[in-house]
Order: sequence, then C-alpha cells, then structure tokens
Amino acid sequence: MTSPDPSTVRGPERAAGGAAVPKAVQVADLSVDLGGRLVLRGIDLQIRPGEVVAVLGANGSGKSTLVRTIVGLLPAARGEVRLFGTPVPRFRQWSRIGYVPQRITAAGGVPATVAEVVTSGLLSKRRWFRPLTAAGRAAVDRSLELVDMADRRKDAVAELSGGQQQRVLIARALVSDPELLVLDEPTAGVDLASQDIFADAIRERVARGTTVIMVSHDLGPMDALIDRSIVLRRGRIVYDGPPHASQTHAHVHPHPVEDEPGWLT
Ligand SMILES: Nc1ncnc2c1ncn2[C@@H]1O[C@H](COP(=O)(O)OP(=O)(O)OP(=O)(O)O)[C@@H](O)[C@H]1O
Repeated sequence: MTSPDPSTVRGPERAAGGAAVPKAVQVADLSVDLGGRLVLRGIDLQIRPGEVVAVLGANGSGKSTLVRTIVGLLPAARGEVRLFGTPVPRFRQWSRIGYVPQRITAAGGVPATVAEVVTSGLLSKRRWFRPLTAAGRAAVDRSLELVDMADRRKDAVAELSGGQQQRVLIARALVSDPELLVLDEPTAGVDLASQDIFADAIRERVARGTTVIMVSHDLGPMDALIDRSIVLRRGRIVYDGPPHASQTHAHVHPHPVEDEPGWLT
C-alpha cells in the first residue's frame, strides 16, 4: 500500500490507512528575539488539522509575535515552526494558509480596489501578472459576499471605514480556501453585526475541516467555535486547554511564571 503524499492530505479524517497526517502547526522550543529581547521563550505547541484555537493574553504577552512567526513573518531565534510537516523556511504552499494581520495593511498607501485586494489573496508573488481565471473571479465574488462587501468591490480600500477594511482583509484570507486560517484580532474594531457575519463565514470553514488560530481579546460571536485556548504571559504559554469561561482566560494562570532576572518589562 502506498502512503498518501502528506502535502495533499486534508483534514483529520484523511488519516485512513494508518498514514500519519502531519499536524497543521508544530512549534517546538520556539524563542523569538525582537530588538535584542526575547519576546517568546520555549514555546511548544501542536495544532491538529481541524482544531480551532484561541490565543489569549494581556497586551504585549507575545500573541502577535507567535502568529507572525507561525506564518513565517518573523524568524525563530531558537526552535522550529512546521506547517503541515514542513519547516517554515522551506514551506512554499502559501495558498494553504490564510492570514489576517492585526492592523490594517491592505490600503498601505497603494490605490487598490476592494476586489483587487481580495484577488491578491489568490496570487503568489510569482503569478502576479497572470490574468484571473473564471474560477478565481468566482472565488473573489464568493469571498466578498461572505463578508457582505460585494457591493463595494470597485471602491478604493482607502475610502472604506476601518471595520470595512478589516472585512476586506478577512475576505482576502478566505479567498484561496485555505486549510489553515491565522487571524490576529480579526474583529477588533468591527461592529457586532459584522462580527456575526464573520463568525458565520468561519463557522462554515470550520465545518469543512479548516484549522483556525485566532488571537483575540474579545471572542464575541466566535466564542462558540473555539475548542481550545492558549494563554500567553510574558512570552510563555501559561495555559493550554479547554476554552471554558474563555472571556476570562487571559487572567487564568494555572502554571504561574516567575519573573526571571533579565526579563525586561
Ligand atoms: N519590532 C519589535 N521590536 C522590539 N520589540 C517588539 C517588537 N514588536 C513587538 N515587540 C515587543 O514584543 C512584546 C510582544 O508583542 P506582541 O505584539 O507580540 O504582543 P501581543 O500579545 O500581540 O499584544 P497586544 O495584545 O497588545 O496586541 C511586546 O512587549 C512588544 O513591545
């Protein structure tokens, strides 16, 4: 019997035949140094395909740094991150990953329409100049409908409100139908109605086996989707478990971390 190619295996249910399905995310002994300071220290984390994980913690605890390192935007000072079994520096299948950054970067001073920004989620750097296929256009339309922005597709992103821009970024992350969604405070500054729209879009993806990592201070309507919470404190994981009372997890520290000499607050 031949083993399936791990890179084509999707979702935990594809483990039939005994072949080991790679974890969606594996973080081993990860430390990250920013500006000469260890912002993450000794992080160990494994996320199975299909899991929906909330990353919680106080301001400055390292949440954004963790997810930015997971998607390859920051290098590890020590340790390793693997995506679907491949070390991030060698990972090339970025269409399998959807990422919504914490702050608006879509406009970035570049005049781009809503549809253009969402389309950019379909294109790897090497394929920028290829015309979009009919399937690609349909995916962009579907994604814009999911976040209720279809009627703004020709508008300049820079002219949208902050919450509307955030919806465009969410549509951009969803458009390639990624297997792993990494969302850094996706609904910060987004009104409740839009949060509901967003939660519906994520719920639909989760039902199809998409893995989700979401940084949030206020999960809102997403709360019911979470099946595991991780709490960071000063660059370390201090809680990893069921998301009971998730609104207060940021204050749960079952394994208190002693302040260490040399830790700069
Ligand atoms: N470029 C940088 N250079 C140096 N230190 C940085 C840099 N970016 C972030 N930090 C520091 O790293 C720590 C973790 O920051 P990070 O943005 O990961 O926290 P966070 O948990 O996402 O916070 P928040 O909830 O406020 O978004 C903070 O103390 C921050 O000051």
